[in-house]
Amino acid sequence: MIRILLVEDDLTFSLILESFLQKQGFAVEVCHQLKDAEKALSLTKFNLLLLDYRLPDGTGQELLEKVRLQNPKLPVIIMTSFRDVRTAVQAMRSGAFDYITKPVIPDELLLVVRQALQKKNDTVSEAKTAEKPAFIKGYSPVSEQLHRYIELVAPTEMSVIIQGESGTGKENVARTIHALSQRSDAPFVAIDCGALSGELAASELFGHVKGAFTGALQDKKGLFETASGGTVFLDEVGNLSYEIQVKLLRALQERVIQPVGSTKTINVDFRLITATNDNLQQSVKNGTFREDLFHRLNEFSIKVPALRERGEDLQEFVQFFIAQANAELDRNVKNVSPEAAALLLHYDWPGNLRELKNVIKRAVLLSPSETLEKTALPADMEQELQTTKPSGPDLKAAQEFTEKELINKTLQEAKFNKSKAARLLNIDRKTLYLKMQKYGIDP
Ligand SMILES: Nc1ncnc2c1ncn2[C@@H]1O[C@H](COP(=O)(O)OP(=O)(O)OP(=O)(O)O)[C@@H](O)[C@H]1O
Repeated sequence: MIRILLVEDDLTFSLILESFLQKQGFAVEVCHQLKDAEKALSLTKFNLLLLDYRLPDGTGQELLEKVRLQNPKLPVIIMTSFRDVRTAVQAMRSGAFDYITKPVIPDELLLVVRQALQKKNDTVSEAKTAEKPAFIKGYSPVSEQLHRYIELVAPTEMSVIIQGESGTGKENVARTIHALSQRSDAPFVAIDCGALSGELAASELFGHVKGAFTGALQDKKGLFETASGGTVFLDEVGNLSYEIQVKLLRALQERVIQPVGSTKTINVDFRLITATNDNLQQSVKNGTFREDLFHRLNEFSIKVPALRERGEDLQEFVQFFIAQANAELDRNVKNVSPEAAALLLHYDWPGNLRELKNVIKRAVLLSPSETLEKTALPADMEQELQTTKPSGPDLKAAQEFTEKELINKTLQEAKFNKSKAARLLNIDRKTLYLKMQKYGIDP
């Protein structure tokens, strides 16, 4: 039976969740404080941790950090209020699997829980192999520049460092580079260095031999060997310890690795892509990141723009995530109401694409009709908007967003008869075609 540890200080809410999860067939243990949760974790083997962010004796982040050291494979879902999304995003960097915003919708929770249980091995041990990434490019100037750089560097053997805020799509960029490279037939293996503690990191990256440490019951291949001929992607590379940095530098310079506990070296063939949302140059200055390694990693650097800098792309991402959520949740959302669209457009998306994807998924889940209404968006979003600086898309982008929505809607009404749609929109056919081309609307 699958065991879930639920850490939540709100008694009523924890009771509701407990009984809901039990009805779904999970065994649930509930703790209301961090210290009790730590104890429970030391006594019982759980399959999933469902963790409230704010607790009476500390934050979920503190527990998360301990879990990462003691039980790095345990998937963790953070439950947070919408206002704490920024912190939840921070938590993702410490290796939480996902976050879910309160008030928790049972169906959404179930979905995230099932996904977390499915993917639980991905972060550390099981190397992720290349799946064809489902993604869109965007047509804002920053996106076009991003894709120019990707296409430029992909066919080379250069090490690439990808910088960008959390959730901007850095891993997606890494996968795209791999897919466009000459190594595309070989594996793409990714690891989140934020989820690796000292000893585990060496063994995951470079492998170990039987008996190298307690629990090393057999030889294990590291990531660099698994990638053989392919691409290694190290996410959150700034988190690697100094000792691992030395080993990584050697792997890059000499193309050899030494598994933990072995006296032999092994030749390896890989291309390295790394990602960070830290300022690594600052870490070099502070002495926590080796300068020689930084230069090796930084043969080419790519900055992935924050969602709020991608202006007109937002509309495209919204449509894409709606289509994804429709397929996943068996819904049929086709349009976004103008009020909901305006809110989506003006919010500044601190958690970037990941946050947008989550908000859309939840909204689609809550939308029984074909239109996604404002009421399906998090209630705090509007309030949050008033308190955050509107550094987001400009007026032109706002107008374009509405224009594209209107064209899409009218085309649907006119059953894709362009002459009729143009008449309804009070523009000529040629202008309609040009606008459809501009917004990437299929003719
Ligand atoms: N171009 C894209 N089109 C569609 N979806 C995307 C795109 N880029 C990223 N995503 C989606 O957004 C989410 C976040 O992307 P990803 O994990 O690549 O971000 P990240 O920057 O690597 O995150 P982190 O900083 O936490 O490591 C994922 O669910 C991913 O599928």
